[in-house]
Amino acid sequence: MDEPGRCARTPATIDSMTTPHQPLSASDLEAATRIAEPDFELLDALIRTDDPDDQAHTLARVALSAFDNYYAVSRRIPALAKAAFYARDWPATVRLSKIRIGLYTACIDQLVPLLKAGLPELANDEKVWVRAEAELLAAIAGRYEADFAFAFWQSLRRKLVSDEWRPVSYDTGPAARPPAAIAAVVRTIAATLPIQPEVIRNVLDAAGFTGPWRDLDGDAALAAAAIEAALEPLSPRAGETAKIEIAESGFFRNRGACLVGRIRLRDRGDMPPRNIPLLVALLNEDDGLVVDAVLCDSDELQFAFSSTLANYHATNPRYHELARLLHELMPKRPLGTQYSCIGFHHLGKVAVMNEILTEHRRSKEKLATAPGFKGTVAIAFTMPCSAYVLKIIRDHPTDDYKFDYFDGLDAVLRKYNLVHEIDRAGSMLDNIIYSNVKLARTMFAPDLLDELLEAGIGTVTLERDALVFRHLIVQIKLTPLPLYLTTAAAADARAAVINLGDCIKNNAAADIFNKDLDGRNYGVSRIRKVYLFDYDAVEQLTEVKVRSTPPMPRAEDEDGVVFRPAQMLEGLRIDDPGLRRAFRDAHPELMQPDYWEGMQHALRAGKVPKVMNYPTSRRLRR
Ligand SMILES: Nc1ncnc2c1ncn2[C@@H]1O[C@H](COP(=O)(O)OP(=O)(O)OP(=O)(O)O)[C@@H](O)[C@H]1O
Repeated sequence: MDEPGRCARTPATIDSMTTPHQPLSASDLEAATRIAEPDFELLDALIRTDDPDDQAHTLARVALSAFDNYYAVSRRIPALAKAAFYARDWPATVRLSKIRIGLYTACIDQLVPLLKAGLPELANDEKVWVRAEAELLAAIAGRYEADFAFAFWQSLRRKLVSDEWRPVSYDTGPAARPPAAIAAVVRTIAATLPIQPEVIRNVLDAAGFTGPWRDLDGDAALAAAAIEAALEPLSPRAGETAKIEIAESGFFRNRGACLVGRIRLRDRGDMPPRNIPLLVALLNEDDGLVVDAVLCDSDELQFAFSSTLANYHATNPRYHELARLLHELMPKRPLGTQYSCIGFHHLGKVAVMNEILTEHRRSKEKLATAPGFKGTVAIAFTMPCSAYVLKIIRDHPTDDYKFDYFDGLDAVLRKYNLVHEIDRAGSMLDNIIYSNVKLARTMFAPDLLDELLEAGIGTVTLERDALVFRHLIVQIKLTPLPLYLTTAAAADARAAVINLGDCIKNNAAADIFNKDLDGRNYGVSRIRKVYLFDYDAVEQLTEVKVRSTPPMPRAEDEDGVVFRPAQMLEGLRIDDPGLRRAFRDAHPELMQPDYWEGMQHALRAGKVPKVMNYPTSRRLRR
């Protein structure tokens, strides 16, 4: 049996990376994350050969070599994020998140123009692609990241035919992997209840967090006490054995790092097996590492791991097992989005599409217009069982559109994309944007099918027995705020309205201002948090003209976006006077120009207000 507090597996740190404590210069960072150039010799050979077999073989090699270049850099980033955490190099951590998110597309964009220029006929040469795909599959067979390489291959092909109505599937196809076994990424540490500070020190040590610490003994004692309190509802008994399962991965983001796992208590005769999730949040302050918080509640973990924040960089490369573990710890959030929150956005995209197709196959439900107000710019649809909402942007808004001028479909898509690429400050839903997606016609309810085909939408066409969408946005499904307010208990409705103000403030901190103040652009999640989900009216806050009311000129006489904070409450269109009052009492500053101008000054000065990603009450020292 394992000795209490000792690792049950061969002791080893999370990864063997050394941790330089010096900040990286911007040029070193760029150099470390630069993708190698495509293999020009191979490209040349591909362009010159006339032999179909040779062409297929070389095409597969060209694509795989580009994927390898991408993958090498993407794997380097978590190690760099870890180094930046130790060096307290916060600009580098923010920069790394941005680099990571653009890397996949950048790598594909490097290759596509070269293929288009050198072999313009390639995109339409079905036979070569079929043969090359077989070559590629043979070359990647047995590799852990085979599904990722295959997804890259499909993205490359999708980009090559992007000017045509030619869908390329978003699935892992023949490179699909067997279900992930979580045990492969988990370290088990045996303990006896109550969990002692020594065990916490072993957990941190085994994870490779070796200090220097500000007060390791103090932190370990406080963390052990927090865990003891969290275990209380499970009726623990002194002397009872427990297992701490910790992912063998550091998770790094912005100024923080964390360890994630769970504590298991065995069947005790009078009690069934029990477990609680565990997240140990660390900061690196100027006087050393600190355990800042311990979270033991699934909803709180979900809040900390929100896909509305920049993603974590996980040092363990086994993304399937990590995503599965996170899903077990946070089951209210669908599996697909767990990939995105550890930086595997494209795989997340593939997983989400698979989930939607599976939901449909299992439930036999049809996609129908999403509950709530009908959009004037978007058409949103979902299945009752689905965790997701699908949206397309109309070519032209409906007659009810609120603004005088519509920037056009491309401008709206750019806004959805912008929100996908920024740190969404914990309060904006992420957007997964697909292109040229084909969905079986039978998936759609007749009314929706008619609307999609008859509303003069140029980006949807019927191709035999399927609809092809030029673009398709997928978001997590929320309860639209107006619906929530009509059905929620009074206390929940009040909490949602107060949370709406927090959401508006977080968005402002991310330089995002939704000029359509209407509360119907927001939704409430399963963990009762409010998020913005409609982005056609978002502007950069720093570009907005904040005015008091009066004086003149009138808003309509000024160019650009003019915002009068005094009109905020009216703009939200919350009917219930009690809820309006709750909003005003909780957030009086939102109705004041000073608040907005102050935020604009801070943003222009490059100061980014801190976003809290766990409740203050979970901090070990408040
Ligand atoms: N993520 C989501 N979760 C739940 N429902 C959603 C989601 N996104 C959209 N909806 C539903 O679809 C409707 C239309 O979506 P959306 O607000 O994006 O469209 P829009 O045309 O941009 O709206 P508007 O006319 O306010 O500009 C919403 O009112 C809401 O009822």
